[in-house]
Amino acid sequence: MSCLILIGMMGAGKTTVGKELARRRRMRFADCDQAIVARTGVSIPTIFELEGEAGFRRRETQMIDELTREPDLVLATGGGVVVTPLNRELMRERGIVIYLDVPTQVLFERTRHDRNRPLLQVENPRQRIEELHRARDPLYRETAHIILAGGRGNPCNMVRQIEEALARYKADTCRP
Ligand SMILES: Nc1ncnc2c1ncn2[C@@H]1O[C@H](COP(=O)(O)OP(=O)(O)OP(=O)(O)O)[C@@H](O)[C@H]1O
Ligand SMILES: O=C(O)C1=C[C@@H](O)[C@@H](O)[C@H](O)C1
Ligand SMILES: [Mg+2]
Repeated sequence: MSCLILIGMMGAGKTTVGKELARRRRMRFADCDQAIVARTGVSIPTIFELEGEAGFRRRETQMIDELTREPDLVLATGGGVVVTPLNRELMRERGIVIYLDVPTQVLFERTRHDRNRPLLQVENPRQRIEELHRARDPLYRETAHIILAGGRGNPCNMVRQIEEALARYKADTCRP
């Protein structure tokens, strides 16, 4: 089957839920952020320091392109994947794109103690999350085939909701 691609803000649960989804469906799993770290041998904050956000975005596009060439993959993307138009096009072409739409307050609670997200290392991370969420939400929506309210329920619960949504999506798209 084609790739299942999870998109959404930092802290939406793409990595956590994606791993469990892949395990349940016996598919391969990849995380774009982790693949970039593995390839470069340095952390994401270091890539931002050395190459700026633009450098990171170029690596992200290259990695999305490579990873989605093979089917049977659950792909957890980075939170900013949709800001690059080519990524949006590639993802829609090569997989079923699922947007985990999580309220800002929940995103803030989940990310507040994690230093690994350079865009949130600012004086007011809550406000930054709100700004990014507002700017990106329309892009997540235009890219996604499936949109799920992902704020409630533990990761296993989210996986169940994704599986139900996939079944509905497939039934709808197969109808003559
Ligand atoms: N459904 C959930 N319920 C409760 N906690 C969750 C849920 N999903 C994720 N978390 C927790 O929230 C934090 C962030 O999750 P995760 O790293 O999976 O987000 P992400 O969408 O991959 O973020 P990023 O875009 O920065 O990679 C983790 O500590 C994870 O354990
Ligand atoms: O929201 C973003 O722009 C980012 C999210 C993370 O997953 C990483 O891809 C990186 O920190 C940038
Ligand atoms: Mg992640």
